[in-house]
Amino acid sequence: MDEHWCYEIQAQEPNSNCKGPSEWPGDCQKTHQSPINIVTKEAKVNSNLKPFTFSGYDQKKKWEVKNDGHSVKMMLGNGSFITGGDLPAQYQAVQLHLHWSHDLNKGSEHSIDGKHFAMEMHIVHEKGTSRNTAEDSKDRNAVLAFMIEVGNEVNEAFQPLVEALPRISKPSSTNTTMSEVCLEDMLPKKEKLVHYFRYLGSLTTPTCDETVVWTVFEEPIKLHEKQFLEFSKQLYYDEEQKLVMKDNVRPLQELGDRQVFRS
Ligand SMILES: Nc1nc(-c2ccc(Cl)c(S(N)(=O)=O)c2)cs1
Ligand SMILES: [Zn+2]
Repeated sequence: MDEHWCYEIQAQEPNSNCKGPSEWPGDCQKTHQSPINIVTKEAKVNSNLKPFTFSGYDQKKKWEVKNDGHSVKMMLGNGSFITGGDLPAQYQAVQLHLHWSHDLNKGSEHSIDGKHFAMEMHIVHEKGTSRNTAEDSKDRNAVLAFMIEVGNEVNEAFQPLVEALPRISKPSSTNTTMSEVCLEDMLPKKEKLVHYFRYLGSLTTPTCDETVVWTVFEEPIKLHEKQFLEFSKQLYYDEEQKLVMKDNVRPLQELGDRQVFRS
């Protein structure tokens, strides 16, 4: 059967029969890929990059969360959506997931002036109000990317997710429900969300469709070290729990002929 895609750390496992990043299928070998290193002084100020309007992000809900073998993923249904941010339409929030390492400086997928962060959180949105799956345009998806740093304060808004991790340690674990939390509380303060970078790229997982309008916020989220360590302690890539889930980070891709903008 065709080998499934995996991250480098998994491909290096003895007799792993999965495809690492250099062998990822689909559009993964094309030239408008993600993630990238953002060189802040080369980012062009674009005054159309207005603040976002977050709708439904303030609803306290018991989100369903799963280990999908690549990350931990909160399913957002379609009660939340964003407008503004120079997006051409309203985008429905679909899922939230994270990327991380064990090292504080190599867990983010994007880097800013060469700096990687401990984790990176992605909120994946789809254009429009219905699931117009037919569309394959360059801006079918909008991902909001947040860098995560480790600090010495517990981030209470992340406790429901951290406390759910032991219940979904294996990819086959049944989905679990988190205790109540609202997305808004998991993000940096709204007034900090006016500063962000913008470029056109791809999904950072196969099939790497080049359909994503990326927004990388400057203001990082802060988690306590204990919270951060839970991700690479509680979650596994595999059923046998041989390989803890960490370094689920795609290598940096070439910017090529693209321009990065900033608000
Ligand atoms: N764990 C998994 N993540 C995805 C996924 C789907 C859509 C997107 Cl846009 C992304 S990403 N990393 O580019 O935000 C990831 C599939 S499976
Ligand atoms: Zn992601």
